[in-house]
Amino acid sequence: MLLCNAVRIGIHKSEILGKINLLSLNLCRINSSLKMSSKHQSASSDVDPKGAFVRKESSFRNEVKEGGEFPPENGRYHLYVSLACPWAHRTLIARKLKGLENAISYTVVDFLMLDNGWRFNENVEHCEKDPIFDAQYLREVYLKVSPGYNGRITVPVLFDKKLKKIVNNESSEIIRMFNKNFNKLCPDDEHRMLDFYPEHLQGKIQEVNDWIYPNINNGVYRCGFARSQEAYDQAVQGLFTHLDKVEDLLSKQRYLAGTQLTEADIRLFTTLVRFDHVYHGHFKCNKKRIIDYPNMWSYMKELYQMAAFGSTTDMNHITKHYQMSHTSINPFGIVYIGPDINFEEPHDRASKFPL
Ligand SMILES: N[C@@H](CCC(=O)N[C@@H](CS)C(=O)NCC(=O)O)C(=O)O
Repeated sequence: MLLCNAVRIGIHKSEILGKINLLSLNLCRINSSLKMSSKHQSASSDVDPKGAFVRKESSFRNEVKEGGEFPPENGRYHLYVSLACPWAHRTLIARKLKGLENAISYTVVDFLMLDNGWRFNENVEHCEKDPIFDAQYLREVYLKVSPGYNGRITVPVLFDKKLKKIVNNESSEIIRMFNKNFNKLCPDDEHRMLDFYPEHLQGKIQEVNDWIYPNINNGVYRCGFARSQEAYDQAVQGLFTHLDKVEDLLSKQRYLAGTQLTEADIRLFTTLVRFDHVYHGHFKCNKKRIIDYPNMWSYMKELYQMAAFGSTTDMNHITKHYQMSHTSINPFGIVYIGPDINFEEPHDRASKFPL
């Protein structure tokens, strides 16, 4: 009937059939991407009734400390990380800043994270087989040490090779442990003395962490994973209000807590360095880029140019992970070209705020 009418009004039959085919192909794609997205969403997060992304709490919260179940020992602990993940990135920065490269080993998982979660894949640059269980997926490591575990399978993981247990999978706690609890394993006094959570700045650090985490670190995810306009609007407004606040702070002082580099800077850096390449487009955080904020941009370059920050940043893993793994956001997995941004350009922080 439809075809007859179309022929009567002069549309060719093959043209109609072509359009029907295209329509059904697109319906298939939408359907499969919805299926994938619901799987992905259930693995990584929760969405509240208003469509807002809610990050679940990390499950393993033990501490490496003298006299405890997990005492600091050379070569005993291992990190499972993704170079793409901003939370895992924090731990690699802290490990390097404290000179713990020989004391704590690590394995990088594949940047591509699909239905079965993080995967070991020695064919991807910087990635290796799982050295402990020869597992195929990180999920197997979690289940080996905690049979029946049904929480999130996330990186970073701090693993005890001696007891074959997961010590901790919360980055904010792992970096605090690396800061102080491994001091006896630091290569020299210079590294031992470095303190990124010094007592006299703890109040200040906590104060900035308390608004940077929900609005910026997790804020970009709240924008990208929002399932309603209202949830997105709320997240994106909070994000840019607080980026403005960081810009203002950094126009008056060199680092977030004042004149000294602290864990607050490590925590913010891993979000900032991903922003213009990924969050700006992929997570719809596109009101401004970091390079549009003169102080934040210069601050980011200063940090990037420190070996612990720059050498642990892998833009290839970062861009490919987000754009190829989040099938709900980017169903065809096309990795976009990205901006031409040079983190190695000179910065003005030392001349503006001499120490
Ligand atoms: N609060 C945790 C968050 C860790 C986290 O969410 N990691 C992400 C990667 S960026 C992950 O592994 N997601 C996998 C999933 O949820 O399935 C931390 O700071 O360590």
